[in-house]
Amino acid sequence: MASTTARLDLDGNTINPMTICMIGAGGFIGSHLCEKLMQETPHTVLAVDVYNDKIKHLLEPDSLPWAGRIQFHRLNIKNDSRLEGLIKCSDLTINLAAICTPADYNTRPLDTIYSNFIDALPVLKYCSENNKRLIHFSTCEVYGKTIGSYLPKDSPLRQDPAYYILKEDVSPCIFGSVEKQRWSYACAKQLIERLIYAEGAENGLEFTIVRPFNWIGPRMDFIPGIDGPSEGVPRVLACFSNNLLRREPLKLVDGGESQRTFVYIKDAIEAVLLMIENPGRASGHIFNVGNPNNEVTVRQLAEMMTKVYSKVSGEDSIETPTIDVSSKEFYGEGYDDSDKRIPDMTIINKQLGWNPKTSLWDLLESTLTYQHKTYAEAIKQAIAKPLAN
Ligand SMILES: NC(=O)c1ccc[n+]([C@@H]2O[C@H](COP(=O)([O-])OP(=O)(O)OC[C@H]3O[C@@H](n4cnc5c(N)ncnc54)[C@H](O)[C@@H]3O)[C@@H](O)[C@H]2O)c1
Ligand SMILES: O=c1ccn([C@@H]2O[C@H](COP(=O)(O)OP(=O)(O)O[C@H]3OC[C@](O)(CO)[C@H]3O)[C@@H](O)[C@H]2O)c(=O)[nH]1
Repeated sequence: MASTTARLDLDGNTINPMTICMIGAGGFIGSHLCEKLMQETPHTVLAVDVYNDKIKHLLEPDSLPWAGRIQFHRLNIKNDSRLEGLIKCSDLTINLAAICTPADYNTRPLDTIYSNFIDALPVLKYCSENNKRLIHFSTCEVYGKTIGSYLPKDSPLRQDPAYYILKEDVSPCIFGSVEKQRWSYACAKQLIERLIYAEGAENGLEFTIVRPFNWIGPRMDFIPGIDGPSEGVPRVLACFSNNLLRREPLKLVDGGESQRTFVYIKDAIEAVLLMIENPGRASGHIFNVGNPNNEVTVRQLAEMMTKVYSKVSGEDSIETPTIDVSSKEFYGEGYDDSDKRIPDMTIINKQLGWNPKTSLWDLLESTLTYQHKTYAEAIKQAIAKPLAN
């Protein structure tokens, strides 16, 4: 429950309760942010989304300690005139709404570009016109590929951090050709970042841009055939969880050689709360939010998840735990990939003093415990059903 003692910001000033219009509040990050704001702060959330399944536990029953501080508004920001009113009556808008699953970028590029660029335009306009603060969720994917990936495989420069560490104010954005529609998302996110930055520079918009680096944890995406479409392809955590739950080999795209750094959602949410409550330190900045210490190849991630799942479920792993698939087979034409993503943490450290805490093993242990508890029984029943029929 929110404490009754005054909350202080990083400079020792009292934090006054605020009203936050959170767009995309019903998604993975939104659900954790709503939970944090309800449990630990006195702020009010106007939660906007087309779905609310992931925040149902915060909305009902009326006897919850934070009842009255969270209101759900079911609306599609593409075409709903209520949006401006909600932004106007809030102190801060946080925009999380997006299509952000790689399987969509090359197969639904129009929806992807509309969702990540066009649909964000009214949010930006209303914030700018009404002098409202905006925290906008972009992505680490705006960096695209590393400079090092264009060097010869045996070049010693590939080992030099200058060629792969991703810095907000220095690194270029390197995308593949237009035919590689994978980059439709990154490109749309980059353009909305540039527009927000320009609104700040020319019209004084108070903004913060967040670039999440693979935040993972409970409630991420869906398990195909259980709480999402059977043919749907979620992000890697849910793909691998689904394979483990069904006792199928984990599919390694193009050999699983790409590298990622994974951060625990609960660590990352701490960073967002610091941004919310320290506007003087967060405004005008673009922040990488990730865990540079949790780097693995996708193959290593698959191996670690297999071990952790075996531990938390008490089941032995299957004989062939992984199989290789081509990206064309898995994602279709036009897929491409980021080779390596290590965030530079200088800016977020200096401005907000934030550091991630949770190791990859520990975050997988708590996340896979959740996946097992939430889905194992439903998967068992789904597998048994066709046999019973
Ligand atoms: N999770 C990560 O690691 C990660 C990494 C990089 C960037 N991001 C960015 O963070 C944001 C949130 O990501 P997430 O992982 O929570 O994704 P998510 O898909 O779980 O959440 C997005 C939410 O936005 C809602 N939404 C989409 N379009 C909408 C519309 N037109 N009107 C109303 N609601 C709409 C969806 O229903 C969904 O609940 C996205 O902008 C994403 O690009 C996330
Ligand atoms: O079954 C699978 C699924 C995926 N892969 C490979 O894993 C890598 C990571 O994939 P994923 O988490 O789905 O997505 P990305 O990291 O590539 O992109 C996301 O990063 C941030 C965000 O902006 C929002 O979350 C999004 O774009 C990748 O190499 C896949 O090919 C696999 O091998 N097997």
